[in-house]
Amino acid sequence: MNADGRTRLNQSPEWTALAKHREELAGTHLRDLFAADPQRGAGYTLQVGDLSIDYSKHLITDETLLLLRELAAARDVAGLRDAMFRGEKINITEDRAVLHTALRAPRDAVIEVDGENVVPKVHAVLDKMADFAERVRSGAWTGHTGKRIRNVVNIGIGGSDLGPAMAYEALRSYTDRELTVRFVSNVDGADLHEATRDLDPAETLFIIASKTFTTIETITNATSARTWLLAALGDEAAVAKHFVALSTNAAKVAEFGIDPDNMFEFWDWVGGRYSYDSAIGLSLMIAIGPDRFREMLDGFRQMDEHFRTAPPEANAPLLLGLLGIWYGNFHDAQSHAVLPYSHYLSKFTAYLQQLDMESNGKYVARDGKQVDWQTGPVVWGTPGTNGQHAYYQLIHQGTKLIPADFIGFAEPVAELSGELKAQHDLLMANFFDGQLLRPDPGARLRQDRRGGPRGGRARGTGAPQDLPGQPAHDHHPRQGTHPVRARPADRPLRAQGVRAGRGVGHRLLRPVGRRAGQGPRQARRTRPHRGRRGARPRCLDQGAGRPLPGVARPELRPCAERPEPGPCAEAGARAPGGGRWSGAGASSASRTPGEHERRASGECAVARWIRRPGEQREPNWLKAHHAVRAWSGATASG
Ligand SMILES: O=P(O)(O)OC[C@H]1O[C@H](O)[C@H](O)[C@@H](O)[C@@H]1O
Repeated sequence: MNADGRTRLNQSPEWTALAKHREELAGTHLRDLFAADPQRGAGYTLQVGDLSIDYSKHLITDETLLLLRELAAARDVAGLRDAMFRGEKINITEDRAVLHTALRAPRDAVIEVDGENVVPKVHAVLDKMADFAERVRSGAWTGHTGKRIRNVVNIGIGGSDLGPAMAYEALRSYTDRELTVRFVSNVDGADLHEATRDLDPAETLFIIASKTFTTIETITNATSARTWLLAALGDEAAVAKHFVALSTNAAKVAEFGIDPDNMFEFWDWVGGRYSYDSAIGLSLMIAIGPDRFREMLDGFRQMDEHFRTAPPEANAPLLLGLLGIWYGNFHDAQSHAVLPYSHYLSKFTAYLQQLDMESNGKYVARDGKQVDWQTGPVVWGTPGTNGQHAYYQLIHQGTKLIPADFIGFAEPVAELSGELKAQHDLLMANFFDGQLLRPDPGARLRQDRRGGPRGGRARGTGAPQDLPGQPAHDHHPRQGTHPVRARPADRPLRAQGVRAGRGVGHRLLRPVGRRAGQGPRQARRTRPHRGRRGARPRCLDQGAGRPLPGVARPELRPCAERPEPGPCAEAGARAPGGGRWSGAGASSASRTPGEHERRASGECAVARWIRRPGEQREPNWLKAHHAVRAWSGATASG
């Protein structure tokens, strides 16, 4: 019991009910959940703006969700959320408001901190940023020698680096390609060296980003940058044209030698990790232009409004945060994989690491007492499909339960054309496939033991066996988030969704998503093809769920359209992830003849995509078949 008379979180009746429910669910398989609820795929999907969030492949039932919402209600999460939006000082340790949401409030909004409406200040800084960004982009702002600025180097660390660096990368196709924009964070001099070695100091603008302006790495790099500049330009006055600061600390900025007129302000109620839509985003604004930046803020605002107003059962940040509690505390999940299927999101997971782990990395609760529950996971991951060739084996076949977010885009960026654009289908085939539930692995292994594929007539009868090395744990939760159009607001919207989720207590956000290809039909689809004589093999596109608007589906022709019967020619093709019909990405040793039959039956979107006409290759599945047989006790040659 707390001093205020409230029961501690993990002694509350709601927590106890969740623990009991978890015990009751033990042994329930995801496949069972799909089989039991024909509407699961459609029902466990949320649409927020352009985001489609599919959470159907979580280890949850309606009751789980109800109990989690009851926990949130009992702890007054909605009350805290509302207090946050109102500008109350919910950061009790620093006695501060937590008001990053004010950074994207409309001009006419009123949000007060200590009796002062902060919205006019926010827009004054945004306007000042826009004016400066336009002058740099147009060439009106020149360097000390009169040369146009062509290079922008942001020096900052933590929230003063990860956010703008991530967003710059995410929105690269919207940037002014004439500008070189770089981010320096590491106090290792190599970072600054590599960022500046090919730049002309007379054309280079340094943006020193630091909320406190006391961070040792940033101030050290900024000092070295000034030395580099002055060594070339030889005049102290050059600093005014080549250095600007983003900070809350005007005194320290002046002490460093930057003209206070060249400082873009933000406030102590903006947490560093939430700051890239404040002045900290200046490098991004210069890169993409003020209009795009404001469009990005619209995306943030849309998610803010959703979080503030959506009912609990349809509130994505709340839901996903609660799922984090579910896995961390009732499934003992230690980590959480964030797997963007977008090269442009290559820095997204690193950004989320700070957002989530710095937010939830606390061992003392609001009551001042040490917690004896889990507050947050280790967040990790890299973009697909790279991760498939590295660590998906552990996710899909290892012993650890790792909730995973799959993030994908319906369309490639407009800049891509020809073959590069077409590669998006392959990318998305991996994205979708990585989330699939697998057929009964026991059946596949039984098939294998009985001699492998027989022209599509697999024999997987008898009682399921839990054999070691089974291809995938279908009970490992996977989740997909899928913006249906790629435009600047999309990525920040997603980012904001994560932020909001991260804000729900010790709470996570687990998005995943795409409606198409999920639900009961998918559950049926993913069962192994039994090969009844004359039965048409199933294809991924048979009975797929509702397509999302604008989603270009990977090439998935109905089997009837397949010209060639029997084992598929693409079985030995260069499928990423060692084949493994894509997303699961495990090594070829785990690919069984049963899987090959899935390929043969037209379910292998990835292998299909990469097949070249007339290509004859040694079927990798055969090697896999031998490997699996060897592993399962049979002779490799048998
Ligand atoms: O922006 P600065 O004041 O330089 O701080 C940079 C970083 O410093 C610390 O690591 C804080 O924990 C981070 O939240 C912050 O983003």
